[in-house]
Amino acid sequence: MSGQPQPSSTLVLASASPRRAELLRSAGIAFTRAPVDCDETWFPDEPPPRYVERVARAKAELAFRPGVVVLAADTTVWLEGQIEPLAKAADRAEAAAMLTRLAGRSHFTTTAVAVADARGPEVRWHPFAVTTTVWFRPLTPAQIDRYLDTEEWRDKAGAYGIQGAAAGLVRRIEGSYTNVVGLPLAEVVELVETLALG
Ligand SMILES: Cc1cn([C@H]2C[C@H](O)[C@@H](COP(=O)(O)OP(=O)(O)OP(=O)(O)O)O2)c(=O)[nH]c1=O
Repeated sequence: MSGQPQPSSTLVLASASPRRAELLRSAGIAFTRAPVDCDETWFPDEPPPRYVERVARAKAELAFRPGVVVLAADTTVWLEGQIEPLAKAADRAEAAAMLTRLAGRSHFTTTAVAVADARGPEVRWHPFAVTTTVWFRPLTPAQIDRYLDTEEWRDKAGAYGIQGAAAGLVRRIEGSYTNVVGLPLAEVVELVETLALG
């Protein structure tokens, strides 16, 4: 790896998330990975869509270097009329509280994507965000406890992973499924095609 220049068309995924890498791979897109450690602190009064857009851009900036196209994303879960997003739960009690709030109603899952094209003399930014509406079925404390036992709530926005056991908690969704998992694939592939990347 070291000493070998990357081809100018290389897409760099600025993410440690195995889900995002898996989604990109499944679409047949060639990329290298540059995990970034980004401060994801939410600013009070910051609307969730603006919050994820800011964090996605900050992640892209951390992996940024001339000659490549960097892609970063940030996902959050939020409830209509409540400004504070449901980020990753710090512990099981917090995860239980989040799932209690999500049970029996709809919420939004927004992923912001920031793409920085640094192949030319000027950096071109291509930011966008996609929101999916997700409906959870009503859940008793015992059902929430059973889900928490799977440990799949860890490291995921809203304390659930729709791609795993939480599929059984979701009554329906409106919008992109891959967006909930962490990357709105159709929109990303579209942009990658526009930028003439692999
Ligand atoms: C709602 C939901 C979130 N998630 C995941 C997607 C994201 O990886 C994570 C939200 O945290 P993010 O901060 O968006 O991403 P990350 O920390 O996992 O990875 P990185 O910053 O390195 O790119 O939650 C699921 O996997 N399934 C779901 O159903």
